[in-house]
Amino acid sequence: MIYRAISANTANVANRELNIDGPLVEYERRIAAGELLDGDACQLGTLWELQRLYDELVANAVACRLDRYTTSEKAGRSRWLWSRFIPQTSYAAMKGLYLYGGVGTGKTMLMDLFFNQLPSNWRKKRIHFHDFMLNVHSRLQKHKGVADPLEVVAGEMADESILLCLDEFMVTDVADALILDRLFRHLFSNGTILVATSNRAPDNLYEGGLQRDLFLQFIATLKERCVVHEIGSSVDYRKMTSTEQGFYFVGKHLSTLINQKFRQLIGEHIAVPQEVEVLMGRKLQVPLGAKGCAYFPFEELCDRPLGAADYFGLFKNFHTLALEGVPVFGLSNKTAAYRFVTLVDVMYENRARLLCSAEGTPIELFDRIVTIADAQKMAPRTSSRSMKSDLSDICVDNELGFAKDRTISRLTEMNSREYLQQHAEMLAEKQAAAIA
Ligand SMILES: Nc1ncnc2c1ncn2[C@@H]1O[C@H](COP(=O)(O)OP(=O)(O)OP(=O)(O)O)[C@@H](O)[C@H]1O
Repeated sequence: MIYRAISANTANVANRELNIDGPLVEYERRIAAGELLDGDACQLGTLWELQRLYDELVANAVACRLDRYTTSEKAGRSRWLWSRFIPQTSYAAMKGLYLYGGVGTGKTMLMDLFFNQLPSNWRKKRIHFHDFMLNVHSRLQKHKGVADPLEVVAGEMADESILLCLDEFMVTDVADALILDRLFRHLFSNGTILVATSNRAPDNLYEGGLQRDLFLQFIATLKERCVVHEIGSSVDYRKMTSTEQGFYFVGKHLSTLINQKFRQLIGEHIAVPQEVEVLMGRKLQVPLGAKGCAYFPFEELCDRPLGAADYFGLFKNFHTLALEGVPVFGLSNKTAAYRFVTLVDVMYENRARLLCSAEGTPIELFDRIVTIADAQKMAPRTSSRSMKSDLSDICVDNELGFAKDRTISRLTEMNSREYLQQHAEMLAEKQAAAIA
């Protein structure tokens, strides 16, 4: 495999010696061990970008302060203050990597493989984008009243990690859109090296969003500070690895069935209403919970003003969600669709288990959510009277229209034997850590 990769990248090889460590070799090892399928050429092309960055980071670890803390940081002095006395010119040289492309093509898997190959004692962090933004807002709250809180927040974050790996970069919120440019300018000037995965090319981020003109500077900054690489594959590895397991039930009025399945999961335990703490002291009411399993009717979790913070809080306390009555989405319940997409992202990130009843298969749930381009293709058909009634609830929304592919792909994987095995392993690891 590596030889295949080498021949496809002879120019790279001619320019540098092949590092025997790093993501390429680990990828090869996992294929040989049967842990991964022999990936397509697009995965290899992406691996080469990650290997290039890996080599560069290893060679420049000291200059970038990746492998150690400065004396000021060890002593707990403010890096913001200290940075005024340390020349920072070397930081600007190293570019990060922005990987984008279709769902299930392996972006997260490859980024994680890269991240895990770097020494564990380095100043590195891997975090989901939702979690990252929640963290930023929570820190901003803490520094309210300071002249430039974003500068302080960026300084704190850069103290903790120089290499920042962000999974699922997406911007749907105007509040996030308006602070990203200043936040990342401060982070980059503090030496942060960004690696990100996304379904969207930089130029398509926050497309159609409110006050998007103010966001354009961030896109320029991102392109300046990251090599932008499209994975370019159309292989959805989730479809290749999934064997269905029976945690997703299609139909209306399935509350008795979901209730029964929930009771089976909690065994002899008694489910009672619970309250969990989420970010910034907020509380979330769980209608029924026991043995790490929570039970929610869809409306109570996705048709109320809840968001990523509440969902992260929920899955800190519960590993399984029984969700009853996921509807087909359209214009009339577009906000609930956005929340459901976020819920699935947070669950997937936490390897949580989903038992649910829904009005349709994952694809059917999102049939009426379309991008502007999809809508234009459909337009001529709407002249037919019979089609008009079918399309009355069509929701044209670019952000949701792209995000739905990820959600469909993830819902399918979350009902697979492989995913449920990972869920069980995650639980076993947590239990072992709690005992130790
Ligand atoms: N070469 C491979 N062999 C086996 N499984 C793979 C391979 N590449 C990816 N996968 C698996 O396919 C699933 C999807 O991969 P991953 O989450 O990395 O895709 P993604 O591009 O980040 O998707 P999304 O855009 O939806 O977040 C994961 O379970 C991953 O482990």
